[in-house]
Amino acid sequence: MPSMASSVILPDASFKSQPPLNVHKKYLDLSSVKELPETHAWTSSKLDDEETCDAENVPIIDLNDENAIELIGRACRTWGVFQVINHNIPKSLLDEIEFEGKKLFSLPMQQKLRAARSPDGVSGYGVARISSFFSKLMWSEGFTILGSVSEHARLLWPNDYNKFCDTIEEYQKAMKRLAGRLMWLMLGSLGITEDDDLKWAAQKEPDDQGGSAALQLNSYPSCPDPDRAMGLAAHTDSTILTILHQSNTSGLQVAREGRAGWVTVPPLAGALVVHVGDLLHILSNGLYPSVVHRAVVNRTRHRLSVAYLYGPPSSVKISPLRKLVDKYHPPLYRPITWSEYLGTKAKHFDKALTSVRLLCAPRNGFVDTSNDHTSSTVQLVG
Ligand SMILES: C=C1C[C@]23C[C@@]1(O)CC[C@H]2[C@@]12CCC[C@@](C)(C(=O)O1)[C@H]2[C@@H]3C(=O)O
Ligand SMILES: O=C(O)CCC(=O)C(=O)O
Ligand SMILES: [Fe+2]
Repeated sequence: MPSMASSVILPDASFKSQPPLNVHKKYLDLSSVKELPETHAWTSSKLDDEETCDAENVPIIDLNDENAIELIGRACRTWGVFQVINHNIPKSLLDEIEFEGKKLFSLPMQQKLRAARSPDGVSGYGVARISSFFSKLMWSEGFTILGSVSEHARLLWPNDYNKFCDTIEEYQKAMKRLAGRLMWLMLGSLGITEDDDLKWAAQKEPDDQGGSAALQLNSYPSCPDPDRAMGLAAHTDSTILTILHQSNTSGLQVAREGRAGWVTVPPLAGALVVHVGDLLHILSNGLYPSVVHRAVVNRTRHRLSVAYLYGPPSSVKISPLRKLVDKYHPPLYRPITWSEYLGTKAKHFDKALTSVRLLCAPRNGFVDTSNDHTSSTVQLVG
């Protein structure tokens, strides 16, 4: 039987300002479990619904390549994800954040729970927020940082939190710069320039980028039965873009737009993974799919990932960019702020994009929804 000695019952934390969907969740010390508990055993249909297929690789793009914009455009249209190299984030900073992440997750459970996410909060330690949509628990733990990190770090290490905070802050600053740069490359590949309708994003100074962001540290302990466990269930990110650093153990898998199967994104030393998020899908009027992805786990190796979830200032309305809309390409989504969208995601999860979708009616009464990852059908408009 699995050891349940260190499990603790705590209220679930959902997305901010949403009522908690599951009131109680088990916080199990996964690293001490010798056999997969039923609470974490996913049915095989959930895991193997499609065979994994690694025949094609997620594009790797050198940011110093003179064709970077075109390559990024192609990757965004066909995959919604790519890896970047020569991004100027020092390897030492990636190593440091990994070291600090491992230090955090290796703390005793009781200590981590001091910094548990509050029921209506975003920041802090906890199970995957999307857990409430699934009947089984995921084989992972997370730590979310929104804004200042010291409040929660102080709870973890009352006398010694400076090094952790300094590393997080340096990482946030470097990621903010890179996210702004990547966003403009991705928009540039759609023909959008700083003169177009994105005032909040106009890059005054590289360090003075208008967006906001959350940092998510994910830990996936080694698992006694990885084929029946799920690290992080399939989802899209509710962002403009996400920059993901994964440790040297594979686990990230992506679904390629319009194809069956999961493709593993191999960890490549020093490379960072970039996801198109739901808000970029909306801005691009459906041209760029937000990538559906998940994390699987490993029998012998612990895995860590660090996601920088980048979006607009929370109150800015996001809608399809004017330049991409005309009488043949009506806007597919209604305007929505990031905070409204997070609320929608918390309620509708994988149907969130569809729930924001406008059913514009061209003359024949049909709307092609094939760009929407949540639907591959043609809807008849009333
Ligand atoms: C800004 C955010 C995006 C996120 C929810 C959050 O408020 C903070 C954590 C983010 C994260 C990270 C893991 C996967 C995800 C789906 C989740 O449950 O929490 C994302 C959320 C998201 O992108 O919707
Ligand atoms: O761990 C991973 O590779 C995926 C993490 C992720 O999808 C997320 O934090 O949003
Ligand atoms: Fe994600």
